Amino acid sequence: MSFIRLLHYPGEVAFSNEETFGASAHSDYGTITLLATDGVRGLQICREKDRRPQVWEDVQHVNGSTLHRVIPAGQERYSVAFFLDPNYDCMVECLESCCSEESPPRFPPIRSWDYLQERFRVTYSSQ
Ligand SMILES: O=C(O)CCC(=O)C(=O)O
Ligand SMILES: [Fe+2]
Repeated sequence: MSFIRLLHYPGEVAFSNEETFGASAHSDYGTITLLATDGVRGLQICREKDRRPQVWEDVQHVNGSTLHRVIPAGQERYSVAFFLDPNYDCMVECLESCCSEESPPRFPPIRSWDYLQERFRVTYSSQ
């Protein structure tokens, strides 16, 4: 399953508090993400997600699936994100050969679409 998200972040944002984001902190959910932007700043990454306080850096480009967010840049911003994910009805679960009684799976099996819906809810609900 793949999809493209066309994103537009308005330039004028009413800052009610520091928790105002274009997209709140998340790491992408699928296998590959390709992102094209218009060059306007806003995308930030956090290299050490468990560190407190979290340190956020503006980025040009980083490999891998990294915790990131989009902050209001004070100007309009557009981006296009391509996501490649497992098919919606695919059960995503730990391979038998990768777990045992001593080393059980870290996460229970989940249908790909259920996982995506939950991640969308968390990422886009706190704007
Ligand atoms: O707009 C961006 O630069 C990033 C968007 C993003 O992180 C996402 O859609 O998952
Ligand atoms: Fe993302």
